Amino acid sequence: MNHSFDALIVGAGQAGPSLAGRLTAAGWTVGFVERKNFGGTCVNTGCTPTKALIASAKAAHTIRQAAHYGLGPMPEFTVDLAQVQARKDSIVAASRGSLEKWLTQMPGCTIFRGTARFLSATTMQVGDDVLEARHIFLNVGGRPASPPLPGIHHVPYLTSSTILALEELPTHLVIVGAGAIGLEFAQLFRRLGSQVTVVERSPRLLPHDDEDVAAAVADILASEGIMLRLGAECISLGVEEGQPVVHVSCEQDPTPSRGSHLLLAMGRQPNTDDLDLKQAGLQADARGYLSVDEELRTPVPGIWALGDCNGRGAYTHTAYNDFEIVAANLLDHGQRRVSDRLPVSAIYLDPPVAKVGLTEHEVRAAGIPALVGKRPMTKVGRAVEKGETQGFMKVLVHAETDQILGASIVGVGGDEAIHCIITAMYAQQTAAFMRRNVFIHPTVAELIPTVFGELKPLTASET
Ligand SMILES: Cc1cc2nc3c(=O)[nH]c(=O)nc-3n(C[C@H](O)[C@H](O)[C@H](O)COP(=O)(O)OP(=O)(O)OC[C@H]3O[C@@H](n4cnc5c(N)ncnc54)[C@H](O)[C@@H]3O)c2cc1C
Ligand SMILES: NC(=O)c1ccc[n+]([C@@H]2O[C@H](COP(=O)([O-])OP(=O)(O)OC[C@H]3O[C@@H](n4cnc5c(N)ncnc54)[C@H](O)[C@@H]3O)[C@@H](O)[C@H]2O)c1
Repeated sequence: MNHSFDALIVGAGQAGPSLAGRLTAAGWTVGFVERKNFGGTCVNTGCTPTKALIASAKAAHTIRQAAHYGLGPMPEFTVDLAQVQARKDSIVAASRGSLEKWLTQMPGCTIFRGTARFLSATTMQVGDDVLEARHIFLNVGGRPASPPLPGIHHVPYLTSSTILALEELPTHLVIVGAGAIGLEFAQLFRRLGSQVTVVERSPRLLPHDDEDVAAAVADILASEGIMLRLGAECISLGVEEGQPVVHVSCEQDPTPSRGSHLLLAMGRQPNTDDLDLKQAGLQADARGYLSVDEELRTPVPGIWALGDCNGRGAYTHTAYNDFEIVAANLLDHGQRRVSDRLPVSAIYLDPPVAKVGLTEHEVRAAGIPALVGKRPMTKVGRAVEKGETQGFMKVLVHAETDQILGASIVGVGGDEAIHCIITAMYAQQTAAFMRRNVFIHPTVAELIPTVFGELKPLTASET
């Protein structure tokens, strides 16, 4: 059957649904295509389920710390992974359900369930339906990458999606990849009671963060008994006695890592390969991303790409901001651009790892004259009172203009506290401005003005 709309939106991830809301409110008719779960990755297999599991893991960890808080011997408790997963599933279902209800009841929006493929630059096929529109918005997201590791096709392995259905705790979880996904799962399964080994090709974990951040995180994870095998070259996979094995054959210590379960957490790939892009005159880059301009337009007029599939961000907040940019420019005569946004992120370890703007490594590489302020969490009163003193805060400031260049916080409450620096950076403020702020006592954030008062020139090597 043929249908015609003002706009087609493909993918109910973090940009598509809100865009449908704005377009229909402005009187546009919208055809909306989703092939799987409303809410996409973040709601179903990403942020929401992992942060729900991390909350259970934190509770288990806190119980084990009872004596540290003067609470006598550790209470007996067991971890029932099926119950932990059920709690997570109910949180996910509520979020997905309310989004689905909103979209399916949205006046002016017609839902199609299935995979959309281009027939031309203005038409897409979904099952037996042909949908036509002058505006097409792709919000197709991504999925776990399956890198061509030797042996991958002969070994049962988990991904960040399939691990969310485990009902029995792995006795020993081996994780390949020490990025955000690998490390969040490493700590949460360790805290739930699994042995955990992380195998990473790069000589350190979190390659996008500074050396001192990676070192602090390595210490935190090692202190909880997580085994880290860094600089692991020549990774290949196998099965011995029915259990997965990760071989690191070029290592000085080539002992394989054996476990009961294997999680591959080695990045994600965009869902652009089954869109029949060439029918629309589009082509993805070598890694599958759709190139876009500052307003998220692809090179083909009338087609936009939002969220993870454009390679301009890999977070929920970047996907949502893509929606805001497109909606503002189309409907509000806005002039918003992708490059207006600051790079911000948090990895939900405990303590979290939050960052904004440039890292120290990037400041040095760019040759920017800079000052650095750094304070260990052992000197942050709130952290001491909570008994959570791992990590540090670090800020970077332009030595000549006093403008804030960036900040990293590895520490309790860091994912929230960093927002005062994010806001100051959006306001293009200076270190002098930050020093005049009076924050609430006792908070982690209250020490941020102090750190901006302890600036020193960058020394020859990283702090
Ligand atoms: C384990 C994990 C934890 C994460 N934690 C965080 C976090 O804490 N904070 C954070 O900011 N980010 C986090 N992320 C990243 C975040 O989930 C993504 O950046 C975000 O979901 C991207 O949203 P999106 O809108 O681009 O696409 P998605 O949310 O991936 O949505 C794309 C949708 O398009 C649909 N689709 C694809 N192709 C087609 C087609 N041809 N036809 C019809 N439908 C199609 C898919 O079914 C999907 O529903 C995490 C990711 C993972 C995997
Ligand atoms: N808290 C958050 O915001 C959050 C949490 C989870 C995921 N995410 C998003 O999901 C995306 C994907 O996360 P990820 O952790 O899978 O990817 P990543 O790119 O962050 O990390 C992948 C890791 O795997 C390693 N690796 C890659 N190929 C390898 C190989 N062949 N052999 C050995 N090691 C290899 C890399 O060195 C890297 O350390 C991230 O970009 C992030 O944006 C965000």
